[in-house]
Amino acid sequence: MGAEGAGRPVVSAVCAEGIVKRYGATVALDGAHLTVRPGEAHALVGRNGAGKSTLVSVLTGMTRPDAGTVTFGGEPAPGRGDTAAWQRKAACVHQKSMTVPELTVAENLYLNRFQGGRAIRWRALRERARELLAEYGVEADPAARIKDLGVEQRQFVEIARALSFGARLIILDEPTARLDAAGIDRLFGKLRGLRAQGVAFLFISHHLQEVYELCNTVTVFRDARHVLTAPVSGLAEDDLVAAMTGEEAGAARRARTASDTAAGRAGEPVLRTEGLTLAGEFAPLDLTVRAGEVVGLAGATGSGNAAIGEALVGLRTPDGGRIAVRGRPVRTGSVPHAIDAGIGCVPEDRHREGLILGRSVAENATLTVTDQLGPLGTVLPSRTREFAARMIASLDIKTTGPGQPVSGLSGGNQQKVVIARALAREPSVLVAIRPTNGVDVKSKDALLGVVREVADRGSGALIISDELDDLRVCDRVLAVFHGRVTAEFGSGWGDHELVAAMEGVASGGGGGDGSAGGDEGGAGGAGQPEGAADDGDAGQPKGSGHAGHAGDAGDAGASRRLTDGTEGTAP
Ligand SMILES: Nc1ncnc2c1ncn2[C@@H]1O[C@H](COP(=O)(O)OP(=O)(O)OP(=O)(O)O)[C@@H](O)[C@H]1O
Repeated sequence: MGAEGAGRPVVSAVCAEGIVKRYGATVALDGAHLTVRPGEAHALVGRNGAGKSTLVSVLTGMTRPDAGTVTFGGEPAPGRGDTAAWQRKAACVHQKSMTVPELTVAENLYLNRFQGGRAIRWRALRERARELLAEYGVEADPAARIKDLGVEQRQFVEIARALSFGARLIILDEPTARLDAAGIDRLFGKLRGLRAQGVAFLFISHHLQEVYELCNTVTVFRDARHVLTAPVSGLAEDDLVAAMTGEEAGAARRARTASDTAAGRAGEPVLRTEGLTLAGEFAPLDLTVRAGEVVGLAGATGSGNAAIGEALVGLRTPDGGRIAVRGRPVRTGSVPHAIDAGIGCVPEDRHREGLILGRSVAENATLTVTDQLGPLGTVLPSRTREFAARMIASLDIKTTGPGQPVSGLSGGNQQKVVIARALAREPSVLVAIRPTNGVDVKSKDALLGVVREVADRGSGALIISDELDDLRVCDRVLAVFHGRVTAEFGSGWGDHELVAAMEGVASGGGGGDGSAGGDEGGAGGAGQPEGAADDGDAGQPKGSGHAGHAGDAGDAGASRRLTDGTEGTAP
């Protein structure tokens, strides 16, 4: 269907109108509409559960709407189940790879395109793959296995694959979540180049700063409905957030900072590590988190901060050192022991380590406290529901109720269930690895507020993240670079100095008095851990994030420049 341009109809890359989709009692899309024009970078934003992913699955032919129409370039969408035809129209690059990790780049590019009955000529296939990658300016070895590629290259391969089918609409679902600042720059650069060739992008992100950086148009969905489409330039961020939340501009976000809190009233140590180390990931670490304190471990991809968190919660087994909670030693390398010792665990990968998708919200939220839900090892459903209802309210989880299977929740709401579960046991210390990943702007504040409350009630919290907004809630932030704590900041740090420390270009310490914990450090100059290469590849923990997000655009821009100019410069 054509959208009206100046005097003559402009054919859209995609036009969805009157889309309705129900899941039982849940209305995921309620008459929603969206038009993306050729060459446009169009952002789709909205709170968790607003209907964004549902629209994506409608636009890619994965879900059939109950009502409404979709057209591509004015032509009706392909029929149900005609996968090949849908592939020629639109493709979605998800956070989770849709490629086959064990196969090579060339095999993935030509997956499902082999002619039946004919032997595959591998050399010719690799050659065709090489040409295809070159056509789209993607630098990847056709013979490399996908599992050996970084996130960035893998995304480029997926984009090249989609374009080679003929698709001229690429949907990117949180594409920057696992990229560092330099990777984001390269991705955005590539997208700009493709836009100039008429490729349209639909960009889904909870990072509004990226929307401003990359997109020219933004559409907001709220509660399954379209509420706004506007040019990005000239739309104030407050107004954009107001459209997402339905609240007045300026009312929706109240940035939480450590100064709101009981900073400076830190009490006894609740978590202590001595010489904790994992070869190739992080050097021996002495860390103290005290009661009432929220400590941040800031670091970019491959810095080792996520690996430290995973060692603390038992997901990885350190090579040496000790962990103690409230003075009592914790057996390392075991999640159950960590939980029993009082460590609340919010892992990074909620699907692999967090949730049982087929079980209800209530069951998932109470997995760690079943012993408290009834007498003599029994679990009283009423108590489980009651507990879950409290969590649903305090974390603002959008669900039909405690009995809803977690598989039916949107991504951001699933993340909140993981956090609910970690809090259920009232841990002595909460260790949260990138806790706001995929969570919308308003829920982020609520969620970080809950973390703050945990500390204010006398526990401790460790937030492991590269998101500046996550770190603002901390009383102290330790910057991790190449597996070592290289700088410490008290509350009141500037975005630029923290980003610089995460990027390894400043020894930092600005604003940090070091008094609250006092004894952190990279083990007296233990140096770079074995295997931590300068290019950050070796020993890189599986997916961490990107430095420099969520600050103001100026600072984030600064972080990118720093990345470009200072590769591997250890302080
Ligand atoms: N398979 C399903 N079964 C039941 N309900 C579903 C299903 N898929 C989505 N929903 C519901 O539809 C609504 C919209 O979900 P959707 O995943 O589209 O939201 P979203 O905007 O992508 O959220 P997020 O930002 O958290 O990813 C939510 O209330 C969700 O619980």
